[in-house]
Amino acid sequence: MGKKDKKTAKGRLDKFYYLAKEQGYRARSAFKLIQLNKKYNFLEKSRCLIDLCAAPGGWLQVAKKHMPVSSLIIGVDLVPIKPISNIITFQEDITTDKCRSTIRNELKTWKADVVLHDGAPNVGISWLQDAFSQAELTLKALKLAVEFLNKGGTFVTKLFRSKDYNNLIWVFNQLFKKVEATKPASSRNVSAEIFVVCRDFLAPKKIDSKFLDPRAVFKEVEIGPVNKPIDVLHPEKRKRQREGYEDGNYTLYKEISVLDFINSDDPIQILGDVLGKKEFKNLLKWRNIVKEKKQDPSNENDENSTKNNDEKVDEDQIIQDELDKLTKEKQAQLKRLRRKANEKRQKNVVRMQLKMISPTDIALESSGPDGGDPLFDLKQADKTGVLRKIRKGDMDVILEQDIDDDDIVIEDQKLLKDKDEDNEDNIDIQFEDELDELYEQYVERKAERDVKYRVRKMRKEYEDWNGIQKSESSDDNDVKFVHPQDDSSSSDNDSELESDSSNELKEEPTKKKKKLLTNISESDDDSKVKMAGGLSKKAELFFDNPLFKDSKKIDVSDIKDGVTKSNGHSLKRKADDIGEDANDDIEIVPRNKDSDEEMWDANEVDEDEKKMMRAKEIGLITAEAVTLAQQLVNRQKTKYDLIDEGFRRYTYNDREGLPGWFLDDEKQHNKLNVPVTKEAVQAIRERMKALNARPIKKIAEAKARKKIRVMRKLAKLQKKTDAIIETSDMTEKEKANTISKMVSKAQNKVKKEVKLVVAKGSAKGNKGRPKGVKGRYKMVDSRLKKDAQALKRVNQKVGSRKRRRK
Ligand SMILES: C[S@@+](CC[C@H](N)C(=O)[O-])C[C@H]1O[C@@H](n2cnc3c(N)ncnc32)[C@H](O)[C@@H]1O
Repeated sequence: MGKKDKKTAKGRLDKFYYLAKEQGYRARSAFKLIQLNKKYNFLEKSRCLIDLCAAPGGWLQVAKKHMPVSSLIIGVDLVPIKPISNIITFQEDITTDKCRSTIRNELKTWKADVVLHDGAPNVGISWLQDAFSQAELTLKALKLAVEFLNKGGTFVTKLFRSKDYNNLIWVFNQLFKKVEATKPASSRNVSAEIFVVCRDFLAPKKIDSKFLDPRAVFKEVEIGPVNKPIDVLHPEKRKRQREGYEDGNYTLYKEISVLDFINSDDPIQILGDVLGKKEFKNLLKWRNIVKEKKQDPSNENDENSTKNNDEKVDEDQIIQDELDKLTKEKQAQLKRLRRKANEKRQKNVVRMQLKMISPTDIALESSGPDGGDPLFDLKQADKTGVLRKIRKGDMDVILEQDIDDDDIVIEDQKLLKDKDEDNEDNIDIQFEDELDELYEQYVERKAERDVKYRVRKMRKEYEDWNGIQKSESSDDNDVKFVHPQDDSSSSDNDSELESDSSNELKEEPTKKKKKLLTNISESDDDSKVKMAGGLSKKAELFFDNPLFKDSKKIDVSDIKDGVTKSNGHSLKRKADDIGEDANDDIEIVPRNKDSDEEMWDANEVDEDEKKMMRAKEIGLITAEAVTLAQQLVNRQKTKYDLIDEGFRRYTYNDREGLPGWFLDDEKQHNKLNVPVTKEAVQAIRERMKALNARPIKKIAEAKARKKIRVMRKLAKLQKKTDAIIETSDMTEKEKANTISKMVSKAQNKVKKEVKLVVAKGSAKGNKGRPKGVKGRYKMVDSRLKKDAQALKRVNQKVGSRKRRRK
């Protein structure tokens, strides 16, 4: 298997892989033991543990973490285990005597409280072979467990579901009081592994050697179920990859002669062996047809011949009755399961509404009692596309999913489904409705919390509204503005239009297409403007304003928009129609574009992103932010907690229309008190200190350096001047001149010399510092250097001539 394949196969890098990495476990399997221990609590009360097949050491790490300090933990594996402090590990095959004696030596007088076994033999030859080796290895582990366990001790082992499974469970039951098989959530669904936790070791004085002898234990498998009648309708269908084909039979096609069937003592067994689901159904259908024909009077003649077959029919009848009984039982069981699942879901919804749990908790918590898949996992369903299919009404996916996910579910569910489709449909529709309802509730709740979502929704509504306006304006015929005393034809048109519009509204209520026409005569009477097109109450209240009181018939869409120009046909035309009086009554308020934009500020949506970018650029700058970040990282809080906490009395502080002085006051005193931790404050302080200290330190250092330089210079000067003063060779005047010269020279800044470096050959294009050049330098070409030297020479000559003339 290529590297790439391996990574993606079985979704290897799942959440437990990353969790293991994050929490420092050597293997994701560590979570299996964590989950088993969470359920059965055996590690905390143990003082001595043996882990058989322990490499790379994930289970050992978990054991060390959960067992009391200074417990004795021993790990053994075929491959070396990287040392873990305070844990004894060694490399050995657990099936050997050497391993046994090594464990004995390590334990000395102790006995183990827990023996773990997560062994997986080198798999890959064939599934059946693998499963058998695994079962055999388990038996060997059990042998060691029996030898080293204390009375009342616990043995945890991994098993594959195979035909040997039941035999092993039987053996466990002989040696332990409680035996439970479970599949932790971290165990992949695609894996056939299952974990058996055997508690309360009975420690019998004498153990029948057959219990631990693979030949004796696994031999019984073949003898066991032979006499058990096969449930033909619900055959225990095995998944191909899990258990492989039956021994010696590698095809799906089976044939048996009618004679064999007739002569057989156990016809049901034969049917179960030979027939598949489809064939069995066909056979039953055929039987029904034959039966109907038999009841048909036209076939009375055949009665005699049928009588001869009475015996056979009786037998069929028995089978049919039995099948019906089984079907009913199964159906009832299925219903019970669904009811339970529904009840659980309802409970979760209530708990979620009470904020007792978050959706994540439900997803984690609703892992079945055996640690199986969550029963109601919208996220998962959404990811896999199942939810989409369910929404479309395809309930098959639920059953398919169940069958796929739950390894223990046998495929007869599908057969049941085929047979009782009508009953199933009812249940499915109910189930679908419930799912829809739950999902809507979920979306609704999510939407309520999500401010961004609301802003987007409102914006969309606003755009929809604008869209309608535009489409109406583009269609001149849609806009009518009519005087009450209009001629009959026009009023006819009106009524036609109104009825049209109402029809349209009835037909397309969701399109919100509004022919917002108002009968002014009505408004005259009632002093009210009535809106067609189902305006919201808010809008109705708005249009109840006396402003619209005396208007005759008003196109509300135009009023809302305040449009004078864009709907060229609208107000001017309406004014003409209504006449001067009506025109006077309408005050046209131009639309304030800015205010609209302010209301639906698109940037508002990106505000969070901006903050995120800022946080990324300069880090978290408030103690509150650092506290939250720490809590998130330490898992003291979840994302959902933060969202929940966002809903408080400060959430919807509407500032609109409040006086300025009040807002100022609020700004100063009405502040949300977000709790901060000491550590967060400390972290922020440290950062500020570091920020402050950086430039100051540099400057201080530079200043200090300068000061030292000056002091040195002064000290030198002092020495020189002292020497000059003490000399007797100079006059007082000469001494003073020399000292003042020295001081002025010391004060003059020393010009740093810039060295000219001639770029030659390969160095011409070289931009870096040339070799062997220290201090300031300037790259020049040879010409420039020669010119500079020539200039220097000329200056020197001129200078010397002048001096001579003087
Ligand atoms: C799934 S790993 C165990 C993982 C372990 N529980 C952990 O958490 O790190 C299975 C181990 O069984 C070991 N194994 C298989 N057959 C064995 C044998 N006969 N004796 C000892 N170890 C064996 C393999 O070497 C392998 O390391």
